[in-house]
Amino acid sequence: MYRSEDHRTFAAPSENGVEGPGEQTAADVWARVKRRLRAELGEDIFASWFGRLELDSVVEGCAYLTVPTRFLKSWIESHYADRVLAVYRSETGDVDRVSIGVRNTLGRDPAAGRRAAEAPRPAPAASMAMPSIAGEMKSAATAAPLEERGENSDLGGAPLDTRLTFDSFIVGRSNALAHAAADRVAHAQNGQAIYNPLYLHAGVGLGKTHLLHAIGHAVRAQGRRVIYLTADRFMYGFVASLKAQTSLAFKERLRGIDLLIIDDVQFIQGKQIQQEFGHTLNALIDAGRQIVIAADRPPADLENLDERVRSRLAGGLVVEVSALDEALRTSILTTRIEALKTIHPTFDVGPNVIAYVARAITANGRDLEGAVNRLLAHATLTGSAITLETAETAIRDLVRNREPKRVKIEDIQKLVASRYNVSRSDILSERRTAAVVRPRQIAMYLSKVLTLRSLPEIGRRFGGRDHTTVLHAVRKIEKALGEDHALSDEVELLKRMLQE
Ligand SMILES: Nc1ncnc2c1ncn2[C@@H]1O[C@H](COP(=O)(O)OP(=O)(O)OP(=O)(O)O)[C@@H](O)[C@H]1O
Repeated sequence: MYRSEDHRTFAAPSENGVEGPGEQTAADVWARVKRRLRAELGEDIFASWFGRLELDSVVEGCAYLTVPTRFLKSWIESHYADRVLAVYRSETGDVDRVSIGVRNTLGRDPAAGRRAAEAPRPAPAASMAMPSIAGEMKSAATAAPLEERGENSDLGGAPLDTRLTFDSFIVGRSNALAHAAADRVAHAQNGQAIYNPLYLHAGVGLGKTHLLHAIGHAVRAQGRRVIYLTADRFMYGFVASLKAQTSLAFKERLRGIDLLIIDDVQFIQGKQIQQEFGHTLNALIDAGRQIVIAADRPPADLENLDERVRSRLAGGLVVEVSALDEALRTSILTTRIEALKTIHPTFDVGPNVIAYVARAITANGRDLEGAVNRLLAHATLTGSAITLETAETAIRDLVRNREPKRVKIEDIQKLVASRYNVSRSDILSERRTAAVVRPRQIAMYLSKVLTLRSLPEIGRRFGGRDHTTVLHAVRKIEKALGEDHALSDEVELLKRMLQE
């Protein structure tokens, strides 16, 4: 759950607190802030700490940022708060404070952002110390819904999200191996440990957590004991048990389970905790208990982790989930939209819009989900059908950092040819059949609007035609676009595909 009281605000000295609306949107500024942080801190640090930092809203000079875990929040607050604020202030006069909160990741509730914006704002606090471990344990336990507690929360385990199952996981080229390995581990004969540990790694939002939860559900359904922990919960659990001097230490209790799942293992910090983590791994593996780990990088790149732990992690099966390819993105979108249609029967998204979203949102599954939620919000609020144009507006803030690409005439000819099922040489030829003339004119039109080439130059590239022929084609298509919606959608889609 989003906890507004957890927000701590870092205020800048007031003389620079210039207010006032800027031309650019808050999302544009935020994209620039992230780019600068990445450039200043380097890819590694950025990915570890800022990859999942998101802008919720900017209200009255305060940028409300969110992260998925309390651990990340504490870490950024204690190590990077000043830096984030400084970069922000150098990019805009609209922000003079930054506040970091924990967003709801398990609930994946599209209304969370809005609730966050509506939540009462806390007063600025001076202290940036790490919250107390005891406090963390308490709130971690109270955060879990009652029915989800039990064995899991005794050990500080996190609940499994009921939506993240094998059934709802879509398999494609980029995740087939990870899926196959997860499936084998989850359905091993007699619960025998295989590939121990199974180590999945991938960039943000590519489905690691989804696979971990799917394994957890499947194993639990076989009546076996499963603990799912994020790295921060592992650390808090361990430290809390030390503090409380419980007779049965945390690691001893962990050893009584059948499957231990640890997510985001790159966040395991601290020498003693790492040692303990290593002991726990060894004890469980030696006892034949299955371990499944996920991280944002391969074991060899976990620089802060003890060498022996690293090699133990690398000693099972290490599988990467690579970026979601376009076909997979299309299937994920289609499946989500179909699922939503059962609840909202009027929600209709045409294949051209799905194709556009699948091309525009390349980053990760979470953004795909965000895009579908925005389309749904748009459809239900306006009651109108979703066109390419409305889709573009609805998902604009998710289409990140796209530098306009230089488009080549040759690429235009190839794409248009394949789209209309003719060959590129047909387009360059003298043939005048309708099946070739229209695509040729579209390709000329696109060459005019997407490149800086002159009409004579375009004519030369289209089989040595005169510039008046190109001009005629451009005018003809421009006129047709105003009259023919299907053509206008089609040309819009081609433009986007070329600029991708
Ligand atoms: N192959 C897939 N099929 C269905 N949904 C997917 C798939 N891959 C990712 N998703 C969805 O994308 C969203 C993000 O995935 P997930 O939370 O598993 O990412 P992650 O790799 O754990 O990222 P992070 O490192 O940020 O935690 C989830 O809603 C998930 O259900």
